[in-house]
Formats: sequence, C-alpha cells, structure tokens
Amino acid sequence: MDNLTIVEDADDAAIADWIARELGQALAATPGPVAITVPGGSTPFPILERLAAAPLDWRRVTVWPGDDRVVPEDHPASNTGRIRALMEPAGAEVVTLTIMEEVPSFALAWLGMGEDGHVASLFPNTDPRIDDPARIRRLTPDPLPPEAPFDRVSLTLPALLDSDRLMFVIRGEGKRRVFDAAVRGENDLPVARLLGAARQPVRCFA
Ligand SMILES: O=C1O[C@H](COP(=O)(O)O)[C@@H](O)[C@H](O)[C@H]1O
Repeated sequence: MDNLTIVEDADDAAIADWIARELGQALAATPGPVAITVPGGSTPFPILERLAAAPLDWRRVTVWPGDDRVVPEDHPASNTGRIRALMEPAGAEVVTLTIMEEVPSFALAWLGMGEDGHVASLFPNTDPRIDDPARIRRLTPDPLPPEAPFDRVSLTLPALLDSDRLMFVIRGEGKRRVFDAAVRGENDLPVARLLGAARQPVRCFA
C-alpha cells in the first residue's frame, strides 16, 4: 500500500501531537466546522485526554464516535459518554450516533481495531461492504465480545472512507499481525476491506 505509513513505538503524547497538527491544518484550511471521528474501547482515551488540552479552536470541531455500544451514555461502556466527558469541556461538539444522523465528510477518521479485525463496530460476522448504501448501522456482533457484550451502532465503511485521512492506533503483537496480514491482502476481515478501498493517506501508530 503506497498510501500507508506505519509509525512504531509512538507514545500517547506523540500521537496526540500528530492529531492536533492534522486538526490544526484542517481548521486553517476552512472558516467552517471540521468533523473528525474517533474510536472507543480503551486505547484512545489517554490520547484523547492529551488531545483535548491542545490549543485548537475546538468550538469549530465536531467529534463523531465511530461506533458505540447500545447503552445509556452514563454507562461505563458508552464510548460517547467517555468521549463527551473529555471533549466537551474543551469546547468541541460531540455527536450522539443514531441512525438518523446526516454524516459529514471527516478531516480525519481515527480508528482502533480488535484482534478479530473489527474496525469501529464492523465485526466480521456483520459482513461490512464498501458499497453499503447506509452511513450508520445498528449491528449485533457474533460472538459478543465478553468485555462489551452489547448491540452496536457504527459508521459503515463508506462513511469511514469519506475522510481526508485515516489513522489507526493498534497496540499489541496479535493486533499487529492481523493488521499486517490485512495490508498484504491475506485476509478479508473488516480492516482489510477498509484498507483495500482506502485511497487517502493512512497512518498506523503500532
Ligand atoms: O469495542 C470496541 O473495540 C475497538 C478496539 O478497542 P481497543 O480498546 O482494543 O483499541 C474500538 O476501536 C471500538 O471503537 C470499540 O467500540
């Protein structure tokens, strides 16, 4: 993949700095709002905490969770609740993901990945398609991940691909093996489908 850059051993502060620079450039390029999508789970939150402290015009930034578990926002497993708690005090607008939303084009689509190759909440059993006519779907992972055994709402592949840049943060050897195999086209997991269709720059902090 000519459009892929893998950055190894970057710590949370370095990743937050890189995102802040990207966002700063996107904000400088337009007087209007800038949308980004961010992952949930556990990996992104220390990075988001640092990012929220960056001196950006957060009032022009709309933050979209890339996916969420179907739980109330005050539930500890709610991605949106945790993202909102960090990003709203900085001044950003945080969107609640429902299937009614109009989804914008993103300046940056930041993704995590599960060891099963899922991105956002596009799990292998949900057979995500790059020509999905929907931008947001409600889905049921099968098997249900034991750490978050809930139905999901997720941006779809075309919604994630409608972005100027894609970025992953993946930690651990198991995830790295799955990601590298996807890059080489050796599997057909959701991450491989996304990467296979990506034409924008992709950066993976691994
Ligand atoms: O369930 C989810 O898992 C993935 C991976 O999370 P991580 O903590 O292992 O990085 C995450 O990207 C997704 O947003 C989340 O809902």
